[in-house]
Amino acid sequence: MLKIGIFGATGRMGKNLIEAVLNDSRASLHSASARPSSAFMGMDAGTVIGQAPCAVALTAYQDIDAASASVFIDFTLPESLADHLAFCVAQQRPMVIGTTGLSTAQLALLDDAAKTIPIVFAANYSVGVNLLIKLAQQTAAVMGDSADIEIIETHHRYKVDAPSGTALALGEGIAQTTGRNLATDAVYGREGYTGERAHQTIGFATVRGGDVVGDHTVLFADIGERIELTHKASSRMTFAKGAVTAAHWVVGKPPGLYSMMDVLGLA
Ligand SMILES: NC(=O)C1=CN([C@@H]2O[C@H](COP(=O)(O)OP(=O)(O)OC[C@H]3O[C@@H](n4cnc5c(N)ncnc54)[C@H](OP(=O)(O)O)[C@@H]3O)[C@@H](O)[C@H]2O)C=CC1
Ligand SMILES: O=C(O)C1=N[C@H](C(=O)O)C[C@H](O)C1
Repeated sequence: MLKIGIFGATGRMGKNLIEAVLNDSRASLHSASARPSSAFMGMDAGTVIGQAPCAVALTAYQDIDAASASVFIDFTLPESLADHLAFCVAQQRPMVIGTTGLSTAQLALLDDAAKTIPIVFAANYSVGVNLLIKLAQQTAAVMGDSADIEIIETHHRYKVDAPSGTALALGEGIAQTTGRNLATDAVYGREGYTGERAHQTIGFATVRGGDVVGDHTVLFADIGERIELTHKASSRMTFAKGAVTAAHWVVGKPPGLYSMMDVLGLA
C-alpha cells in the first residue's frame, strides 16, 4: 500500500488529490499539510473535502512523520517549493510536483534536489495533454517550416501564473522539434504597432475567466490551410489521478528528474 503525503491540501488541486488518494485501493493518505495560518489546520482531511473523516488531520509540513511516508505530492505555489524540496531531500522521500510558474532559480532547486531523490515534475498530469505535446511535435515536424505557430490557453479567474505551464511545455516541445529557442523566439501577447509576424516566433495568448479548468490549443496557420490541436480539461480529478499514477511510478526509481512522459512511456 502506497502511503501518500499531500502538501497544500486545502487548495483546489489539494482537495482533488485527497479524494483521488482516498479512492485508490492501492494507496492510503499518509498526511495532508496546510499553511500554519490556515483556518483548516487540525481538521480531518476527509471533512475538508466534504466526505467522511479519514483519520488524517491537517498539519504543518514540518510536523509530518516523513519516515513512514512512501511519497509526497506537491501542487502548491512557487514560494513553498524550496521548503517542501528541502524537507523531502532531508527525509529522502520521492516527490511528484505539479506547481507551475516556477522561476529559473526555483527550477535550479528542483534539479539539485533530483540529484538525491527521484522527482516527477510536469506542468500537466493529464494523459491527453501529454499526448497533445507529442501530436504538436509531430505536426511541427511537418508544418513548422511554413506554418505560423501560436499557442492559446484559457483558465479560470483564480490562476496566478501566465502563460500556463502547459502552454510553455507545448512551446518547449515544439521549439525542440523545430530548432527554435523559446528564450528568444517566444512572443507573449501583442499590443500596439507590432509589425508583421516574424516567422520563427511562437506566439502565446492567455485568456482568464470564470471556472475554466484548462483549455489549450496549438494553432499551425499556413497560407490556405490551418490545423488546430485542442485539449480541454473538464475536471481537476484528471490531473489528480495522473499525479497519483506518477506517485505509484516514482517510488523505487533512482534519483533523477522525470516527466509525465516518462510515467506514460511517451518519452
Ligand atoms: N501539473 C498539473 O497537472 C496541474 C498543475 N496545477 C498547478 O498547481 C498549483 C496549485 O493550483 P491550485 O490548486 O489551483 O491553487 P490553489 O491556490 O487553490 O492552492 C494552492 C495551495 O498551496 C498552498 N500554499 C500556497 N502558498 C503556500 C506556502 N507558502 N506554504 C504552504 N502552502 C502554500 C495554499 O494554501 P492556502 O489555501 O492556505 O493559501 C493552497 O493549499 C498551481 O501552480 C497550478 O498551476 C494545477 C492543476 C494541474
Ligand atoms: O492552474 C491551473 O488550474 C492549471 N495549471 C496547469 C498549467 O499551468 O498548465 C495545468 C492545468 O492546465 C490547470
